[in-house]
Amino acid sequence: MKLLVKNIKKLVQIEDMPKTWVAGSDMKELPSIDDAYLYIYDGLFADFGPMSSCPDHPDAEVVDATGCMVFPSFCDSHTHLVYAGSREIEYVDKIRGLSYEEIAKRGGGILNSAERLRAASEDELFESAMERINEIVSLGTGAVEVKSGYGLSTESELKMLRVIRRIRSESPITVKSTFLGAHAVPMEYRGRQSEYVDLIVKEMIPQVAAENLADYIDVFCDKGFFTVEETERMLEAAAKYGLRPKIHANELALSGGIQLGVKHSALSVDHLEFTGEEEIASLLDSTTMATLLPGAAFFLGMDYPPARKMIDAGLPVALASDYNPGSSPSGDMKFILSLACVKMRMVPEEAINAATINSAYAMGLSGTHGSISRGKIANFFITKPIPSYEYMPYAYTQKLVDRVFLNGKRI
Ligand SMILES: N=CN[C@@H](CCC(=O)O)C(=O)O
Ligand SMILES: [Zn+2]
Repeated sequence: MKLLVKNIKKLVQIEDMPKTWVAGSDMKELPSIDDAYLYIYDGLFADFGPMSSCPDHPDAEVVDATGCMVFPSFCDSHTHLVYAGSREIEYVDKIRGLSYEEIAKRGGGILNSAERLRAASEDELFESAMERINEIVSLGTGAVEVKSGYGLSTESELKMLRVIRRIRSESPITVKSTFLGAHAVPMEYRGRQSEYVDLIVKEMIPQVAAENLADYIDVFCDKGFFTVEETERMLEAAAKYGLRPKIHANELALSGGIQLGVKHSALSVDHLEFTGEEEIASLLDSTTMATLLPGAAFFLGMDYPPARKMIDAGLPVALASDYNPGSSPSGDMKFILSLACVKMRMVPEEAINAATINSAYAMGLSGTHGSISRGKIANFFITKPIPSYEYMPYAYTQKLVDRVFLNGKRI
């Protein structure tokens, strides 16, 4: 299959030399070509350059992109998009003044979703998750990480992970799977948290690994959820099966989760609303990506992570949607760009780098996704006619992602 996209107003986020990520002041650079072509062969980016040197490809299907820009697909490295039901009543409780932790304490929050998920069949979960997958694909996402974490029993966690595996095999989007049995302590283990950690260590992790159901392990390491010591136990158990951590850290407090993630070479630490100098220092010189989820801070009405401080200190940061029913019921990465710019004072180039190349790293895909680079998977989108790439975060409710391609094929 050969495809030639011609007359591209701007080809955004090109990469000639492979990069692992973009950090610090380099995040302000967004390599692009004006008036460009892009050639795709066999589902991969094969070539690109200015229209003035566009080669003849007589047997290729030609797509005209006059007035439009081409972006690599967004990489959404943190979602919980397999779930049953919705939680709009808690949303109203929050508006009335209850905090996320108060709602969790009285059995709402994650436990509310766990109750509904346990009652849903694998097929029902698959159908509703596929609707969300199709929605995010239409919004420009070409790779997504999906977590378990609403099962909270061996049976239901495995059920979620099998749904994720089915999404991976039936959808053209690239999918990474993360085991998050330690998302909350289920009702039946209330007051017996260490026994629940035992269950994860002795039963869940070995079974997840035996069925090869996850790429990564996650733990909600934060005040009111799992302690640093408990998290460490689970990460050590998972390491024996080759499961690298990607953990929820420092959303609710300076919990020590960031330092623990770095200590265990986590691929990413995510949320980071509570990040101070010590946390930033521990991330510098690490291989752990700081992943920010401004959709959650927006929806919960909480403080945003200090993105400016992190980037100015020289860190790379990634952005993800955190798509879930409780703290971020949206997988719209373009809106995440807008939140990053308006609420965290990231400039558009930084936000686009964070949602493409850096988020590809945060899900172990920097060799294949996150930029327009020869040999990478041809996941990209063509925008509607727009004046500049800055217009993407600026026009924050306009649907600007127009034509979507995954593996070089129009969706
Ligand atoms: N903070 C922990 N987990 C999710 C929220 C899950 C939920 O509320 O259902 C998050 O990343 O925001
Ligand atoms: Zn999350």
